[in-house]
Amino acid sequence: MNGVKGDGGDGAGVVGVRTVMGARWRWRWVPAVGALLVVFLAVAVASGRIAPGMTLLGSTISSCPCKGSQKYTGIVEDCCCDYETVDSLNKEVLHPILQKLVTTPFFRYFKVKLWCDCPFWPDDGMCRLRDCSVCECPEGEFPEPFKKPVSGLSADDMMCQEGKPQAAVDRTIDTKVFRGWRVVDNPWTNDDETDNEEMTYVNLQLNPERYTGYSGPSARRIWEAIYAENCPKYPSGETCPEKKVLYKLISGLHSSISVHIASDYLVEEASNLWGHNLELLNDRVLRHPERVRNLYFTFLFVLRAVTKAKDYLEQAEYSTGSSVEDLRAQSLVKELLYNPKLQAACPLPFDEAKLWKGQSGPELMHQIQKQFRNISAIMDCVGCEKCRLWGKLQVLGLGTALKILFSVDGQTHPDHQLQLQRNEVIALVNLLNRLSESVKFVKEMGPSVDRSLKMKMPSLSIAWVKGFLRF
Ligand SMILES: Cc1cc2nc3c(=O)[nH]c(=O)nc-3n(C[C@H](O)[C@H](O)[C@H](O)COP(=O)(O)OP(=O)(O)OC[C@H]3O[C@@H](n4cnc5c(N)ncnc54)[C@H](O)[C@@H]3O)c2cc1C
Repeated sequence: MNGVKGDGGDGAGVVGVRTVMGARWRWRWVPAVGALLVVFLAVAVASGRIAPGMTLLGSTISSCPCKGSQKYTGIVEDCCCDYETVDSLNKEVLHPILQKLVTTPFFRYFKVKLWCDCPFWPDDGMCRLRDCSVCECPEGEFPEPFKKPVSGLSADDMMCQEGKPQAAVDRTIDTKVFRGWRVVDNPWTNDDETDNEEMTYVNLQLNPERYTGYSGPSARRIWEAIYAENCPKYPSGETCPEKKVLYKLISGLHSSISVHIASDYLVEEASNLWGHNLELLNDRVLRHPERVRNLYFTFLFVLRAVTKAKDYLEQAEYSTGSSVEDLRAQSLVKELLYNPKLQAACPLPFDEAKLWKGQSGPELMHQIQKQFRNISAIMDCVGCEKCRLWGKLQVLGLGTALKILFSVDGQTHPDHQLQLQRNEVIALVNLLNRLSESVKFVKEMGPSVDRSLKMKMPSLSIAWVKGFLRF
């Protein structure tokens, strides 16, 4: 996730600043560039272009690790591993494996109904995809890749996206053969996964979760509906862990979405320059320690679900018609599930056996299941196609984790065999990868944001860095 990106939306043209500056050019001009940078900084500070305390900072310039700035220590609340262990396991084991796993054909194609079928407020102006009535984007607003003909998609379909081009889903897909997995009901989610003509396969690698420009009343309404009606924040002092779980999972997911917006942000629309927005990272996540804690909680919760479903995931068929790639997917899954470092350092990331013990357990489970199904249904109201794609995937991933941890229990229901759908497995692993990316980004960027705030030092925005490179 590091580096400044200047691509057209498909992630294929990632160009680091270092690549932009050719090696010979760089060495020959180093002294001159250094001197210019100093002058430029002085002028910019003096002219107020960089305000003291501004926290937006180019990642390529940022952060030496800052000793003593680790704010998060000790056991992650309600989990069984500490922050330091999570960070090091994530960096050394989980993140590298997951990054490879999600590029395999099995894990990169997600089946989804992208139509905006909002059951709650069908009058929402953002949500009129089905009849393609919102086709008002001016021609010039679309980047080149969206204008290219894409097989199986009419020009009308391509133009029929709400709002900004970066919010549109690229539907390009190679022809792949999928072996049918079972369609089984998930009591935690609302989606009907049965194949029909409304279902599309989306290549997730072509549609990274990133800034889309989706905001304002529509986005606010979704988050409000989720929090206010379906998982109200528990009062402080709440001791019932079950009541906390749902709120913390949603809040952790919300943090992760915000982290991805901040890490892959459209810094300059005119030139399609993408980079980090650390000011946004700080405002939405870092300066709310509870949101960071909830991110770690959600990560460990989902990790526990993946490791609990170990037998199932090991035996599953990762079949897409490409035997080499399918074997690679299977071996990466095993690498993840049986990693000795993970097993030694964090054998039980979250202990689900402690929950639902009281008399009201079954009733509470029923109530929370209903709330989560509602959240799953609300995803159909998200008024930006790409946000809806990732919202649906990640809520399905959370629903799958809940199903693994709470709906099937080898001890209390020995005859309940775990059954997962292919799409659930894809969602679960991609969610874990998203959370792993967020934890890594927060860990890596936190110290430099902290330092910049503490020292009230002027810092550089990526847009500013680009301006300098052009200078
Ligand atoms: C399902 C979904 C997916 C989205 N995906 C994308 C995307 O891929 N790209 C994109 O650019 N935009 C996406 N958005 C929009 C994005 O999440 C924000 O809503 C938008 O950027 C506006 O942000 P905001 O500053 O108004 O705060 P929001 O993030 O909208 O937050 C609204 C309120 O929720 C509370 N809140 C915020 N974070 C947390 C947290 N972690 N825990 C608890 N409470 C919190 C705060 O009170 C805040 O004011 C998505 C929205 C939804 C609903």
